[in-house]
Amino acid sequence: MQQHKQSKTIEHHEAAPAQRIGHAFAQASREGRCVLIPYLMCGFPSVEQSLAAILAAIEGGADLIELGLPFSDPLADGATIQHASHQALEHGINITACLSIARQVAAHSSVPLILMGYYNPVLAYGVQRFCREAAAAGACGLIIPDLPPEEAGPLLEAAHEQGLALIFLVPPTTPDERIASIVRVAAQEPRGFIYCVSLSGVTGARDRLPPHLQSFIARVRRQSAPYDLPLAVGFGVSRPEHVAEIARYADGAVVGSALVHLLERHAADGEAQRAAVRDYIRSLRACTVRQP
Ligand SMILES: O=P(O)(O)OC[C@@H](O)[C@@H](O)c1c[nH]c2ccccc12
Repeated sequence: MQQHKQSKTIEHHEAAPAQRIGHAFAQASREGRCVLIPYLMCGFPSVEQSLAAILAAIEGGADLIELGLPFSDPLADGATIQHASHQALEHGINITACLSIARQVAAHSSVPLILMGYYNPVLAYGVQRFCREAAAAGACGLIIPDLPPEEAGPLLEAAHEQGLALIFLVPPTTPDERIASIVRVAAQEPRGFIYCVSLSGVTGARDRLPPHLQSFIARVRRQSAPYDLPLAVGFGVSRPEHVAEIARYADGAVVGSALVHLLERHAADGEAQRAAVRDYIRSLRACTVRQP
C-alpha cells in the first residue's frame, strides 16, 4: 500500500500545476529579477473587460496572475477592491463564472493563475469540488486571505490532492515563531510562495512603501530560506519605483488596487483600457530587474 501511495504521490508532484509557480520564480531569478503578479477581479468592470485586461497584463509581461473571486464582505480590501467586488457581484459573477474566465485565460497563456478569494464562498461551493474544478480550469494555486494555516487542513488536503499550492499571507506584525509555523505549512509540496503583506491595513494603492518593509522581509527570509520558499510582497504597491525597491530584497511584487483603479478609469473604451493595462504592466515589469 505504502509503495502504491508513494508512486501516486511522486506522479502527482511531476504533474502538479503548482510546480509552474516555482518555475516562474526560478526563471525570473535566473534573469536577475523578481516576478510581477498583477491582481484582477473576475468580472470587473465586466466579464469581457476583465478577460481582456488579464490578457493585456500577460502581454505586458505578468509572470503570474492573481484572479480575484468577488465576495460581499471583503474584510481585507480597501475601497477600490470593495467597489470592484460589489460591481462584479451586481453582474452576477459567481465561482462558476470565475472558473470560466480562468479556463479562457489558461487556453491562451501558460502564465500560472492563482485564484484569490475568501473562504465562505469556497466552503459553500464545496472545498473538494472547488479545488477539483480550479485545477481543471488551469489554476496553479489558491490564496484564501481569511483562512489561517491552523484552520486550513481540509482545504490544504483538497488543494494538494489536485496539485494546487495553497499560498498563505504573513502580515508585518507577525512574531517570528508564528512566521516559522506558517512557513512550515506553506513549504509542504506542492508549494507556492509566501505572500508578505507590506503594511498593517487593507489593500489599496499607496504613494510610498512602508519604511520598515526591507527589515520585515529579512525577518521572513530568516524563516523561509531553509525551505527555499519565494517571498512576494503585496499591499499598496502601485509605482514602478515600488517594484524596483521590492526587487532588491524580495522575489515577487503583487499589484492589485492600482490596476483595478486603472481599469475603472478606462471602462468606457476597451481598446484604450487594454493599451493602458499593457503599458502600465510594462512600466512595472521594467523595474523588476535587480539593480547591481
Ligand atoms: O490592492 P493592493 O494594495 O495592490 O494589494 C494587492 C491585493 O489587491 C491582492 O493581492 C488582493 C486582493 N484582495 C485581497 C484580499 C486579501 C489579500 C490580498 C488581496
